[in-house]
Amino acid sequence: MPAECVTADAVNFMVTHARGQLCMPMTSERLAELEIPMLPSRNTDAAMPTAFTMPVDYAINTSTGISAHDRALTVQALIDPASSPGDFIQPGHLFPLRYQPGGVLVRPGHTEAIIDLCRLAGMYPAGVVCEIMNADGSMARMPDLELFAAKHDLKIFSIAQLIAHRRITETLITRVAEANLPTKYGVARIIGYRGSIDEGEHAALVVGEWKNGDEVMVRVHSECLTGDAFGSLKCDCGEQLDMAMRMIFENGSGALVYLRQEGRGIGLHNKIKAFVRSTGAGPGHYRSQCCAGVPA
Ligand SMILES: O=C(CO)[C@H](O)[C@H](O)COP(=O)(O)O
Repeated sequence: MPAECVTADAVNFMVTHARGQLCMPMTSERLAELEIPMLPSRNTDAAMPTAFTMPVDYAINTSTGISAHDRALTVQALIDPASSPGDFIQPGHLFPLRYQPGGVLVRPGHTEAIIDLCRLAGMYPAGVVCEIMNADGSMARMPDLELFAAKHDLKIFSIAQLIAHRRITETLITRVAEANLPTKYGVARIIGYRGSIDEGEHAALVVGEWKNGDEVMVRVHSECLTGDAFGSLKCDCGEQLDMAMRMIFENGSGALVYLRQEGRGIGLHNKIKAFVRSTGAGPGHYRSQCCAGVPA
């Protein structure tokens, strides 16, 4: 639920019917303003740990901090621009969670989903989330959730749907610069793009022209410094890049999209570390990196 809609009745509904842990995703900027620190973490799921902060209670006109009235006041105060760090008791009973900039496109978690939804709705970027438990204490899964939603007149959607919506409706790159680029195959147009999520400097080489509806020859190439520039025999990236450019120029039109995500996103240094673990030459460096446990 968007934080700006939270009332004591809404908190009471969540703790009575959903019965999970009430948490409040917030931006890191707001957490910093209110001087709410992160909790230390240990033995968490390394791939996607929840970003728990110190739980807080609003200190004014509250008592235990746990009643629906008190927790609703805490939520409201956390988004009130007039609140200051001294207005909150640490530790308290409501867990703020820290949002990852870029939202579900960077981290597909509940924390990011609620704030992305608030932003899409033009609301303050903070919300309240609560897991749903069945009456017997087990966690509710989709068949249970469908019954729950029907009973309480709620809508269900998935984070995958939210990701798909954002990918369709948002422009995730900005065109920054372009020029003609003479290459050994001919003259292409090089266009530089800035990624709005990763801030990366990506590029496209464009040859010839086309119109809407035409089939266009396209190569999407992931940056590989070792293969593209140094002629590494650990992979065939350089050969693929070369072949793609030759084919596009022979075709007379097409585009090569060059993504600055070295080693499919693991970075140059991790790739070099993976080279130590993998032996010999030849393609398959991706498999050797992934199997070596390098985060990709
Ligand atoms: O532990 C939690 C709060 O009790 C949940 O994981 C919470 O919903 C945060 O989710 P995510 O890690 O997917 O952002």
